[in-house]
Amino acid sequence: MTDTPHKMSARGVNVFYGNKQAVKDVSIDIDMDKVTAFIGPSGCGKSTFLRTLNRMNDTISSARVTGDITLDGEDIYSSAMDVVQLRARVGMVFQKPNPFPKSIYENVAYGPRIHGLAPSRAELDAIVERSLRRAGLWEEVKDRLQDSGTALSGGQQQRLCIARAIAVDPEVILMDEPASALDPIATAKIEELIHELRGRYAIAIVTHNMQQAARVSQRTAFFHLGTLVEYGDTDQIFTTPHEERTKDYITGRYG
Ligand SMILES: Nc1ncnc2c1ncn2[C@@H]1O[C@H](COP(=O)(O)OP(=O)(O)OP(=O)(O)O)[C@@H](O)[C@H]1O
Repeated sequence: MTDTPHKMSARGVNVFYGNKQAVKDVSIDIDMDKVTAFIGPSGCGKSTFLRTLNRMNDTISSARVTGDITLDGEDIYSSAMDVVQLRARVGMVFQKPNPFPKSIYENVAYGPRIHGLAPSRAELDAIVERSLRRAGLWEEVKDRLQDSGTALSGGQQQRLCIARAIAVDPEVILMDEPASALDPIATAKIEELIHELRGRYAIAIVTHNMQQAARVSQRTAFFHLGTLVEYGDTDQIFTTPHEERTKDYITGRYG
């Protein structure tokens, strides 16, 4: 491990839905310039844990989070934390592409406008173009920015959602199975994009697909029954896992 401070750190995090505990005592660090993959069988708490990192669980009334999570050393659950700002700094892309029913341009421009990032129309145009370029979508949409975002293909919609997250200048991007609703070609594009985005952001991705975790991530966290069983360099997790349960999962013994 290096001395570089972690972008995000979770310590002893528990999540409950009512009386049921979905995440148990999870501690993990999320670093810049790295993709961290969360893998594990269905229902093991990957998505629930991912959502603690930008307080998305606040929107679920039965959900309760305990433990500590910091962003640049700052407690994200403190009452002083502005949740709207937090979700701009820690953006999120969901399994099902969910563009607003507005134009392609507006999908990307909305966030920078409400966060006051673009004082002039020219600056807003520049943010929209830059975000769409970074999301690998500009060439496909530059002549139809006023078309509806929902008229794009599924893969294009997902890249539009990534452009929307990028537009507000996040530091961390959370992705919850971002390619699982897409065909193999659209999936390959998203994986390439994750690879390109890695240099600018800390990225955490939930995936069901172990080959995808191996392809896109540098760190892998294996969850089972709400606990973090093992966390380490992706190569190590996939070649020489320390824990029997990790080995059983990656060799397909259960899942
Ligand atoms: N909104 C909710 N209310 C109540 N229980 C929930 C809610 N969301 C998830 N759970 C429960 O919490 C546990 C963990 O679910 P979670 O979706 O985090 O797992 P996961 O590993 O992401 O699963 P999958 O890979 O199937 O998406 C499961 O038992 C699930 O039923």
